[in-house]
Amino acid sequence: MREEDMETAIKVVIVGNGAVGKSSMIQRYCKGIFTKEYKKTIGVDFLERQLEVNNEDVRLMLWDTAGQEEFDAITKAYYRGAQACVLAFSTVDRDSFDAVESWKKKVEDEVGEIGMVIIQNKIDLIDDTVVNDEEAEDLAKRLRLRFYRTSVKENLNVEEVFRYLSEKYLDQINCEVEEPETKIAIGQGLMDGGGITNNSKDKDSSKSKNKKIGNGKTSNKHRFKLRNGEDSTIKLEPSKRRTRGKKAIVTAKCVIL
Ligand SMILES: Nc1nc2c(ncn2[C@@H]2O[C@H](COP(=O)(O)OP(=O)(O)OP(=O)(O)O)[C@@H](O)[C@H]2O)c(=O)[nH]1
Repeated sequence: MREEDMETAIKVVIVGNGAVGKSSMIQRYCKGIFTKEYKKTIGVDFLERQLEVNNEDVRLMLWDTAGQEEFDAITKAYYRGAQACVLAFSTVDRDSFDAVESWKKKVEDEVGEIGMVIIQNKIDLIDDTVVNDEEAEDLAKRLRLRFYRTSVKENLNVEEVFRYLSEKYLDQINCEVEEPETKIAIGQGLMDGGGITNNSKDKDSSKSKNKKIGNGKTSNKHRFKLRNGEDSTIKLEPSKRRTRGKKAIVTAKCVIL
């Protein structure tokens, strides 16, 4: 396989209570749209988008899981194979904030430690907030996760969340390539919680394809290796990496333990 054909595929799951804006965030990021109506996610949905990070082509597969507890049994199966995760809560929903840690645990119970971020969505409704800045930042510090305030409605910080997760994942695998036998801790300890880091509007016109998933089957063709695992859930594997003719360069701050 030619090196320029290589590409990194990253499975990202978005979790959090119902109505915090998970589906909206994925729609915004992959299709550039926002809709006001609330349509509860039943089970799981997914969309994908390509982007370039540090000269590498990355394909993000964004899995939108239902926030309602009644779907827990279904959605948990789809966490498997995830390499990154967005933990979402809403500025105007206290329960969703209180549930962040339990969402983290649910994901980690299935996939172990992966790159994660906490997002406080609906920051456009800050005047009606039920979560004060300090407690949100404290949570992020305590969980040692980066924290973004987003507004899917206003298209604020959405791009940044997914770029960060992609960079973090690439750092991780590049470190692993360089030091296969060495235990490595990757920038997990970023405690830069809080603050709207910038308010750039998303403008990438990357390709996206809608994929509706139900009962463990995809309804659409796609280029990733999806195979039925022994436990009859879909397993998603990163397929290949594309580096635009460059060797993977280790730029990460790898800490050798
Ligand atoms: N004001 C405001 N409303 C938002 C924002 N993001 C999403 N919403 C609205 O919040 C509601 C719920 O959004 P969804 O994206 O469906 O929420 P969800 O987390 O996917 O919900 P489940 O599918 O039940 O898990 C919708 O009416 C959206 O239009 C935002 O940033 N600001």
